[in-house]
Amino acid sequence: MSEQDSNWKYADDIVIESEAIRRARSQSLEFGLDPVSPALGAQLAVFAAASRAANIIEIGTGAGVSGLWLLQGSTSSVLTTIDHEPEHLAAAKQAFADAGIPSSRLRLIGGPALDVLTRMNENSYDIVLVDADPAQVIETVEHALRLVRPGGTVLVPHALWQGHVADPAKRDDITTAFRTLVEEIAASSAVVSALSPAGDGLLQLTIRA
Ligand SMILES: C[S@@+](CC[C@H](N)C(=O)[O-])C[C@H]1O[C@@H](n2cnc3c(N)ncnc32)[C@H](O)[C@@H]1O
Repeated sequence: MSEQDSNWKYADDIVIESEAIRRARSQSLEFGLDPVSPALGAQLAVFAAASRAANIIEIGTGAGVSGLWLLQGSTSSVLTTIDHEPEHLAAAKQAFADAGIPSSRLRLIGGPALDVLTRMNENSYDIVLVDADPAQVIETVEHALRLVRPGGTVLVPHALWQGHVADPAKRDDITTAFRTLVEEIAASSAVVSALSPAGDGLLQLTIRA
């Protein structure tokens, strides 16, 4: 194992996930989803805690792993979460109930992200997590930039897309979309941004207030 791989394994291994998150993670894997890694989940919780996030929107609920980490980070936050698969939303709903999250802290919305997002209020969210259809990542981040408040943060897991983004020989549509996004954000003066190699990559951008 390379030094980098052993660092990432260690960073994942030291995270202690709650029983509810562990159950949601195994349900995600049964669905064939790719939930945020433990280290990346812990990082989401830090973002939520550090910003004292009150309103969070998550695009791509899955079985609830990332949502649980965000809710754990900021215990006064309300999570709006969107997914087009009723089975995933039902599993996440169960995971939130298992974790004892009151329904007043949750808004679960079913439907295609790009349709649902057009109905959401702009400048309203402290954190927007983009983790739905990778083929639509650019359009989804455009919506996220509209929804997040000045000073708020947009987070994009899987931004290195299985290591393909860093490999110039990989030019498939999804890799190209992530690469374009990462490079445009790095060059933008409207945001403060960073690309962390945590998990499968976490693109972080805060809108200048
Ligand atoms: C990678 S999984 C999300 C994992 C989750 N964020 C976590 O870490 O636990 C992606 C999710 O996005 C949903 N999804 C994919 N395309 C979508 C779309 N166009 N609209 C809404 N949801 C979508 C899938 O059903 C799936 O549950």
